[in-house]
Amino acid sequence: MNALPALEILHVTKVFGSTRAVDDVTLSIPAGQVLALLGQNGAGKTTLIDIALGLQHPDPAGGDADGAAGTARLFGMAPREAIRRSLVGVVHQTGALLPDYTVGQTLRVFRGMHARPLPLEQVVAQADLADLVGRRVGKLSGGEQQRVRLALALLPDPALLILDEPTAGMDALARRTFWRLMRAQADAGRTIVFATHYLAEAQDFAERTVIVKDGRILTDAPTDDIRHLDTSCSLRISVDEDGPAARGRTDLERDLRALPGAGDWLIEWPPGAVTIQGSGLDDAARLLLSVPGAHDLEIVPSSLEDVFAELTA
Ligand SMILES: Nc1ncnc2c1ncn2[C@@H]1O[C@H](COP(=O)(O)OP(=O)(O)OP(=O)(O)O)[C@@H](O)[C@H]1O
Repeated sequence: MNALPALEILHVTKVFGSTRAVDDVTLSIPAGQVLALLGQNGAGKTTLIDIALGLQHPDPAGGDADGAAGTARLFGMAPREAIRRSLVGVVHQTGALLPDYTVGQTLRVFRGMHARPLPLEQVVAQADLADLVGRRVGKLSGGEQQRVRLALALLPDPALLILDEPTAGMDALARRTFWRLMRAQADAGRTIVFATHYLAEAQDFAERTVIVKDGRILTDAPTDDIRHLDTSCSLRISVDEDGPAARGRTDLERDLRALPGAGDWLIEWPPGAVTIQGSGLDDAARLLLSVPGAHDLEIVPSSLEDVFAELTA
């Protein structure tokens, strides 16, 4: 079974009125991978997840009723079949919990719906709910309720966990707790696919990040490659308009261009300054500071937010 992708989406499109929520997306996720679907609100993450789960159906190709619709497969099966076989656990952002039930009652009710559920104590431990078993679900914090949803998703002992913005609305501590629990699930070998609009969550947790915008995949790369972009900086140094740095601009630019890595830099000369964008700018900073008439050096690292904004601009 492991040779088959845990999740495979082929040429899936979903249009709502004039909105192309998902636009010809193809994505294959091998078993055991931890993947973040990263995108801003409305990017199409939930629609994509709903299609992967068989909760929505892809449109026929070209909007033509006879055109072949794209397909979604989980472990090579139709989504509903994979769910029926307890291969998939899902954590939605919000949704059906029974507020008057205690955590223990909730888990017992849902446990009864699965053919071969995990022991109750095991999911209680995996979702860190031991202190909350007797508490009414409606009285729990948002972060605690998400841990109940996680426990419910773990009950069938699924090979694949799909989470749609699982930490939305949680404070930093609750978020940290949640991802600590998820780390254990990843280490146990489960395939994990989660939607998020927090870059840090993708960065900290996912080995692969798929950035979605306007229903399309903008980037699909190992998270380390996306993180690598983060090492780029922007450097700005003021130069006196009539000073030697400005007058010797041609020589200075030639010297800058001769530095290692300069081939990838964007060097500009706005009035009264030199700016450089790129990575490995230490040598450039040293060179510029040695030029008479150049002063007030600023180096601003681009954050992942900047990288994301750049990629989705
Ligand atoms: N049932 C629907 N009817 C009409 N439009 C819809 C429907 N579902 C989604 N959309 C639209 O499709 C687009 C993608 O929505 P989707 O919920 O998939 O995005 P998302 O990335 O999950 O966003 P969020 O982070 O806000 O949950 C949005 O423009 C949304 O308004």
